[in-house]
Amino acid sequence: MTKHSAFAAEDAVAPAPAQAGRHFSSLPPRDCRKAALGRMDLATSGPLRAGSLVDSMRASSPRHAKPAAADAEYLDWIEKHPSALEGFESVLAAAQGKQIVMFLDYDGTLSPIVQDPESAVMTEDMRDAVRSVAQHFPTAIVSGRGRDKVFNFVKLEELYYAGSHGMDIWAPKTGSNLKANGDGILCQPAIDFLPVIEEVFQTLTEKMESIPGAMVENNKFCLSVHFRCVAEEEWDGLGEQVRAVLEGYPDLRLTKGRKVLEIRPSIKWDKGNALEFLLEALGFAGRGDIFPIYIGDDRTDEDAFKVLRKTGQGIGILVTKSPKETGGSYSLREPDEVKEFLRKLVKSGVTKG
Ligand SMILES: O=P(O)(O)OC[C@H]1O[C@H](O[C@H]2O[C@H](CO)[C@@H](O)[C@H](O)[C@H]2O)[C@H](O)[C@@H](O)[C@@H]1O
Repeated sequence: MTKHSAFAAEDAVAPAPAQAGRHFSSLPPRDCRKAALGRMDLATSGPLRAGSLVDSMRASSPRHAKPAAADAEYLDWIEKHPSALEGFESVLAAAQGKQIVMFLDYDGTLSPIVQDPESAVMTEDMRDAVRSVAQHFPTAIVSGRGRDKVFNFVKLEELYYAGSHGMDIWAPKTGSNLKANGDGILCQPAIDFLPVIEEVFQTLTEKMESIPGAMVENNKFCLSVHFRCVAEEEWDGLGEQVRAVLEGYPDLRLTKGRKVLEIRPSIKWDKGNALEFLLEALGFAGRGDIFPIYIGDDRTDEDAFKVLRKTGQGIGILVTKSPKETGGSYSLREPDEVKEFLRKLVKSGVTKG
């Protein structure tokens, strides 16, 4: 087993160049809207409660490496969430004779975390690895980013894309026989929220101008308020401003990611629903010979891990350098390890027997 003498800072960033944009248009929503009206389950990416916002922002943003003494904690954790590379043979054994379906988060999974969200490009090597995986198994990108933006980073037409935390699902034009509309859209359960999201984007952008380093990202069906580049003494004020704006919008909820506050519609739809939706759309629902693999690094990916646990299908793999509470059953330390895992999977020749 690899020895990790100290936990690296989870939110250390790497520099990266910027990318240009590309756009898809949206059409009327489909059946997933009905499903999204169900009761919200707040266990994982649920809303932040009053008073807890700044604590929550700090907790999700550890800046310092833990001391070497924390190794015991790590060893205990890694025993429960083994490396998917070191435990590769067990993964293969579990997948044997089953149809693998691959789900990949983007930021922190396929690209390293960087200061500027616009610069979070993935390497050509990683693109090759994802391309190869998609030649063998149905593969979807599931991201908090707007779908057009994440597509523009990944640039692979043959994948399924679920942007806006799964609220915008798209099928490839070739290699898929799914019934999408003319633009490839399969599901947009939050389409009614578009005007309100746009309105809140404008308001928050204005408000955040007074906070150096703050940035609001429009992810179409949801928004991200980034505080990675904001001085910590300003976090309280930033959180309060965001909360004050949201008081006027009871149909929106606030969740958090890695140095980011996420604003999204209060509908029962998350990355877990997107995973279930795609499995069903692909005709895999209820089948015992399906092996979904979901790889992600963020709290929002826990919703997908939870679905896999609940259905007893496949595995969730958490990308992290430090122990975290997770529903994932395996772990990988960083995007480079994700790439290695994808390559190994392709090389292993595992296919449905
Ligand atoms: O679901 P994901 O694909 O993981 O997207 C989640 C959020 O990722 C991005 O923010 C994160 O990555 C940035 C670039 O490395 C980093 O600067 C930021 O601090 C992280 O939170 C993205 O910008 C957000 O819109 C996504 O919601």
